[in-house]
Parts: sequence; C-alpha cells; structure tokens
Amino acid sequence: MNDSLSDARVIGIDLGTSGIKLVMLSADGTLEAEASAPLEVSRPQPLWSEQSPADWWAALDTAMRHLREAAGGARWAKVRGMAAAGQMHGAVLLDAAGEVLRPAILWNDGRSQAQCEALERAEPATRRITANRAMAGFTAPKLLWVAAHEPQVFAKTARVLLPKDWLAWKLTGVFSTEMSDASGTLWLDVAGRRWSDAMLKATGLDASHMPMLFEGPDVVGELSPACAERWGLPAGVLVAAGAGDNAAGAVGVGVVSPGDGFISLGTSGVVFCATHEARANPERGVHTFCHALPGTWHHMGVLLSASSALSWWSGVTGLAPGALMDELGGAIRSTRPDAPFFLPYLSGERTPHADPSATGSFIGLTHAHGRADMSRAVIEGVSFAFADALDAMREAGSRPERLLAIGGGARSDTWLQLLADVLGTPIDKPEGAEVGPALGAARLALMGLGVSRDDVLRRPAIARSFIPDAAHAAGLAARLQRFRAAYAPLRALNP
Ligand SMILES: Nc1ncnc2c1ncn2[C@@H]1O[C@H](COP(=O)(O)OP(=O)(O)O)[C@@H](O)[C@H]1O
Ligand SMILES: O=C(CO)[C@@H](O)[C@H](O)COP(=O)(O)O
Repeated sequence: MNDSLSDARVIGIDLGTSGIKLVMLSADGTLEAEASAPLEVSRPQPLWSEQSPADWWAALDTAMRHLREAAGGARWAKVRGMAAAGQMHGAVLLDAAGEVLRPAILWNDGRSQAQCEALERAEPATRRITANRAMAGFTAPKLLWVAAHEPQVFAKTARVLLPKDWLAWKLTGVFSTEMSDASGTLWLDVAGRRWSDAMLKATGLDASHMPMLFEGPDVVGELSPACAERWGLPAGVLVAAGAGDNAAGAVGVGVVSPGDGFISLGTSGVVFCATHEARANPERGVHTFCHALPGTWHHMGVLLSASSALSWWSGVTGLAPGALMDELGGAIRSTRPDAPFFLPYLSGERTPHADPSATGSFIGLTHAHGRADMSRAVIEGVSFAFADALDAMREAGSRPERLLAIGGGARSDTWLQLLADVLGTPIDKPEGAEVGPALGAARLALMGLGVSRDDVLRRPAIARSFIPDAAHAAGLAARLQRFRAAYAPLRALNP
C-alpha cells in the first residue's frame, strides 16, 4: 500500500429497507465507527411497497452526523473515499431537471405481475439476454406499470436510477450504476455486462434513460463541495460505484471465489453463491447476476420475507424479535409431531415460486398450541423457504459447501442452528455479522482508492459455527415435504 493511502479512511453506506447503515474503515480494513438511521416502508395499496427518496437522503444526513461523532475529528479529516450499497431493483424516476417524479417502487413491491408477462411477450429472448425471468420486484416491469397506470409520469421520465445510485448522484452529480445492481433491472445483458437495447425497447425506453455503467470498485466521481461542506469532510473525496446490497454483503465477508456462499437474514432472505460465469436457471426464480468485481457473477435465491416475517410476528405479539427467540430457546429443536406450520409469503415470493400474490398462513393450529409454537413455526417456515431457494440454486449448479450468515436475523444463534439443520449445510457466523453490505461498500471504496484486492478481500474471523445435527435433520426433512405440499392448494384460495 502506498504511503499516502496508509492513513486514509473510507465510508461505506448501506441503504437498507429498514434503515441506512454507515461504517468507517481504516486503510487496513479495520472497522472504526458505525452509525445508522431508521427508515419506514409505505404500503398504500395491496402489493405496493414504496419509500420516498427524500427520506433516504434525510436518513443519510442523520447517519453521517452520527458517524462523524463516532469517528472523531482526526479520523474524519482523513476520509478519502466512499461508496454505497443498497436495496436492489427499486425504481427512482427523475424528470429532465433531476426532480423525483413519484415515490420509489421497491424490490418487494408486487404490483407488476401482469407487466412481467407482457415484457416476456414483447421480448421473447428476455430470459436469454438477462439470464433471469421477469419477476415483479425487478425494475423493468415497474416501468411498464407506470407507463400503463401513470402515463403522465412515464412521459416525464428522463432517467431511471436504482436506490443507492440515486444517493450516489446526490453525492457526486454523476448518473452512474454498476453491474451487480444493474443485473436486477432486466435491462442488462448479464453475460455481456452491457445495457441491452432490446430489453430497453421492450420497456419503451432507450440508453439515454440509463446511467453510465461501472464495475463496483471504479471511481465514478468526487463528493460534491456542497456535501463535503455539509458534513465537514475534506475536499476531493472519491466516490466508487459500490454494489447492490447482496453483492456488497458478499464483498464484506470475502465471498468472491466460485463456490463461496452466504445466507442473509435481512428484511429479505438471500442465499448467495459466487460463480465464474452467468449460468442461468430462470424457471425456478434463481437470480443470475453480475458480482461486484469484474469478470465474476453470482447466483441468488431470494425470499421476500425473512427477518421481516419475524418482525411482523413481533408486531402481532408485542414481543421484540430477540425476546421471541429467547422464549423459544432450545425448544426450537424438539419437533412435536403436531407442531403447526407457517408459510412465510407475507409479501409474495420470488425463489422458487415467482409469485407476488402468494400469502402467508399458519396451518395445523389446535387448542394445544400457544405463542411459542407459533413463533417456532414462523422461524421454521422461513428456514424451509430458504431450503427451497437453495434447492433451486443447486439445480443451477451452485452448491456452496458452507454458508456465512449475515443480516439482522444472524443475531440469533437459535435460528442459525435451525438453518444448518434444515439446509444440511454448516453455517459460519462471522464477527460483525450485521454490517455486511456497508462493510462491502467500504471495501469497494478502498479498492477505488487503489488498495489491492488481496489486501481488501479478507474473510472475516468466525465467531461461531453451526454444524447440521443429523438426528434433528431427519425430522425436519419430513416436515419440509409437508411444507412444500401446502403452497399450491393454499395459493388456489387466493383471489
Ligand atoms: N435478536 C434477533 N434475532 C433474530 N432476528 C432479529 C433480532 N434482532 C433483529 N432481528 C431481525 O433483523 C431484521 C433487520 O435486519 P437487517 O439486516 O438490519 O435488515 P435490512 O438490511 O433489510 O434493513 C429485522 O427484520 C428483525 O426481525
Ligand atoms: O430484492 C432483493 C435482492 O434481489 C433484496 O435483497 C433487496 O436488495 C433488499 O434487501 P434488504 O433490505 O433485505 O437488505
């Protein structure tokens, strides 16, 4: 590392769904400060999920002030770089003057199923070009929905940005994105790592609506003087392109070589495996996306409600997620034959069902069951949904031998052991499990400053490993078959 870099600091931003998280790293990758600010999701109509970009900016502003306090003046003065990770797929529509035209439509918004079908009809090569099937959370169908239902907004749309790229534009004045997040738009030729004119045309757009494409560590611009002054940062801070939150989470825990994998227990649930090529399995809803580093790709299975199912149950019961898990304790492993089931499709599902209208259900309740049985069902149901997602990924050729666990749900050792038993895969809980994507963004910023990839991409220290327990796994495998059988008949009851 050259001398001028050795005392530099970088800031990593993670624009999550439930909040914005920031970290500061030293040039040797040490985590020196953290800060966060919460965010709310608005669900004004069934299937809708929206946030206001102005709220993201206000949360970033609050969190930057907290990070400055946590870091201290001497370190703050040495900030040389930053980068953002963020919730993927969201559509931020801007007019020609750069004004936001409507609330951002988020990754877990299910309104555009009809437009997914229309998109694949309009461009029959969609799955070949994009390596993915059209799913309602992705960006392109959202634009078709806007064209059909808000034509005046569509007509004024001059640019479409992804959530973290809107923040980057506010930070630098540059319209940019990078390969990992762009993969979730359905406008990217994922194998070729370039915009697809055919996919843009099928959505009524062209290349002028798209930001410039970068690789994750590339520098896209400098922090604007106005932002530097507002937060008391030095002039000339370089802003790197960053990554979608999952690719960034992978960089944060060093999951970059083919076969490396992680499981993310955030609002959404993700099983992620790095690959050396864009090998697709779109039929079962496997996401085949570019990774944040040039020449690499990854597979993902995505659950729309993972820890958010626990948060929902926490709201219903009035007990915090941690308290619910404590109440369960060891009971999570004693599978009663009459234990109820839970289908966790509270906001539809992507992998493997690709069904935004799927709903959640408790099944098999009797007078014998109480809160703890239902909490257990929620956690088990989300874990079974992870098993379905991993199965679809294995079909696509991704068979991770171990999984690192990240995201808010990874706070619970009880849940991680259950997941190891259900998936039949050892799970490693890294130190600092909760800062994955922000840490990954900060690492990309370090690479943007010129720190070598090998110096940056270290694997984390493991706080604890969870090894599958064969005796428990056998009972769970039988329950998983019954869980799988429940989706189709219950789906038939929905309008
Ligand atoms: N002790 C705990 N055990 C299990 N899950 C928890 C615990 N504390 C918080 N959570 C879950 O963590 C989730 C937030 O995770 P996070 O990774 O921050 O989400 P996101 O990045 O999507 O905003 C919440 O949905 C909550 O249910
Ligand atoms: O839609 C996806 C990935 O395809 C989600 O993973 C979002 O990127 C949201 O992430 P979190 O807010 O749960 O971290």
